[in-house]
Amino acid sequence: MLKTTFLGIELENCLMNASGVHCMSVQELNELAGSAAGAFVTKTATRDYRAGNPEPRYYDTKLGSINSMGLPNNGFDYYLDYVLERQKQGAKLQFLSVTGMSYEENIGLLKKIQESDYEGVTEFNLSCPNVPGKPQIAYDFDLTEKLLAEVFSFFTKPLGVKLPPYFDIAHFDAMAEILNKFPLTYVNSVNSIGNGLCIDLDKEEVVIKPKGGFGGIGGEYIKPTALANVRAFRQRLNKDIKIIGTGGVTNGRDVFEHILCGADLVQVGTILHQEGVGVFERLSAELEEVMRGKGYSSIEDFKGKLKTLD
Ligand SMILES: O=C(O)c1[nH]c(=O)[nH]c(=O)c1I
Repeated sequence: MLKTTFLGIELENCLMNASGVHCMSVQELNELAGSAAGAFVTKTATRDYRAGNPEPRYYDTKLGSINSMGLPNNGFDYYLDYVLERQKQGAKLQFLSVTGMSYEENIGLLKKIQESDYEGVTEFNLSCPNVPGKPQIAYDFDLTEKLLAEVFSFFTKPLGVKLPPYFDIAHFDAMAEILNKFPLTYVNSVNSIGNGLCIDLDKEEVVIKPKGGFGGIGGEYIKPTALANVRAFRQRLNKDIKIIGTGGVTNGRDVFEHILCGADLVQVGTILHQEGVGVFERLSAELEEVMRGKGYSSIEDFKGKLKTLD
């Protein structure tokens, strides 16, 4: 009932982790690969190993989470080796997330992927909010267009972009106009809502150390924003650009809502961090229950069919 296809590859379901959650190490990645998740994506990799920001840098709250990890990762080669090894063992669909610490590093990383034997999907993260001094690429429209134009002058493998949330219709319009110029496989909306602030009232202090306590917000807080971004891009993007919906999912009904807005796949971050990989069984069962209650037998029956009050 939940079976779906992505790039012509059949998946058990449309669920997967959000990059950054439960995907830093080979062990975590193997746990994802062995879970009920339909697919998985690796932690965003930079060229070199990064320790990331000082701890505490992640904190769970009643309605979600705040993080300022600072792009900690084992370096690009660690993740490329992992997906190449699994590809040799027959893995059909894999997502490798990357971002560079500079324009040149971005180009260099994608050139390495293009020249490698990797046949899977690349998720180009344009929206990390937590590297001090590094503004999010996808909030700079000209830079985004320049970068994608150069990337697609040589990159011929499947590529998706991970976007930050936008909050203005004019920004949806401007970003969609840029994205529609390129042969993207998908757009993943949204990354955490950047630079929020959570407070421990008893101590009268912030809850994470980096950036004076400022960090990306995830969880229930961001579902309305995530749904709006999925819907806005689905309405604006060429139909051959798929949409991955990320943000605010805690149960099967939330997954249903993302699909109703047009998501082809749905990623979970905060709830996966809080519940572990068993969350994929729970979300699958809950999504099936919602679908059965509505008489749907496939996600294609309702994907993108959110009605307006006309
Ligand atoms: O701080 C991080 O590592 C991080 N944290 C996020 O919330 N989103 C991102 O894309 C990244 I690269």
